[in-house]
Amino acid sequence: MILSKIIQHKKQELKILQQTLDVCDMARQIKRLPPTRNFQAAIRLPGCVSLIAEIKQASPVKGNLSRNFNHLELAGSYSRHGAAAISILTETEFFGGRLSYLEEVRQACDLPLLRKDFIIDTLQLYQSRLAGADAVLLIAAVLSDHKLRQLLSLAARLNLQALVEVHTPAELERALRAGAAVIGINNRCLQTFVTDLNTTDRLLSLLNRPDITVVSASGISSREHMQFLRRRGVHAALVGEALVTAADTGCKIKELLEGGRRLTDV
Ligand SMILES: O=P(O)(O)OC[C@@H](O)[C@@H](O)c1c[nH]c2ccccc12
Repeated sequence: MILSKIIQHKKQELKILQQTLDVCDMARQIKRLPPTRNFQAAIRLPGCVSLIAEIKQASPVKGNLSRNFNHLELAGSYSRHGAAAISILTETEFFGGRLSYLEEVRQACDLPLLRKDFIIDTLQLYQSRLAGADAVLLIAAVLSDHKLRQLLSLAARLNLQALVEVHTPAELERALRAGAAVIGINNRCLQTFVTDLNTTDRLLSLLNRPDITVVSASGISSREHMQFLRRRGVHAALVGEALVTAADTGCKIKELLEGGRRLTDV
């Protein structure tokens, strides 16, 4: 199974990090950083589906997604064309990401940045904050209740917001119980990598909480998909592949944002 392979690899990486990083020193450095940007406020705008545009070089199933991938060019194009926030994959082995992509985009761009990785340890939260993240992804499927609560509470102390990703009703319930404020419904099953937009529909019908900010993620690639999400009241769409593989990124963003706006329904 891909997910368990990824987590196994992450645990190995983490062992090395634990030997090389000093949490006390990191905490001291974090105190001197400027405040983070408000990711949740940026993606929750009335009457439209916001776009969280992802910088993603590869996927475990499809391999490299783009031949002339350039994270800084993508970030520039995303912000020029109206993305509300940027998601940056930092996982290297399976997604071709790098932590340095996050650091470099932070220097070049003012939008809120989400670190997309497989976060399973508090050390990665310190690391995320230092690298310039405003928010981090926490995947309910790979975290125990205890771990999820622990990571949520440290994230809050570090002024990082958390996007808690769920794929099943049980994970949704766990995320809510742990106190998640921003829920990401992943349309892709991380065990099989099959994508189905109806996952968002199914889980939304169980989520009767106007206070929660809802993001739909994966497999979103067209105006029609965005219209579907808009009608269901989703706040934001997280899009990777459709943007990094588009012949013209700006055009694709325009199409998606138009679909997410109320006007296009008539
Ligand atoms: O490229 P897509 O189909 O637009 O999907 C983006 C994003 O949702 C996907 O990259 C993702 C969702 N959850 C994750 C967890 C880890 C790594 C990646 C992901």
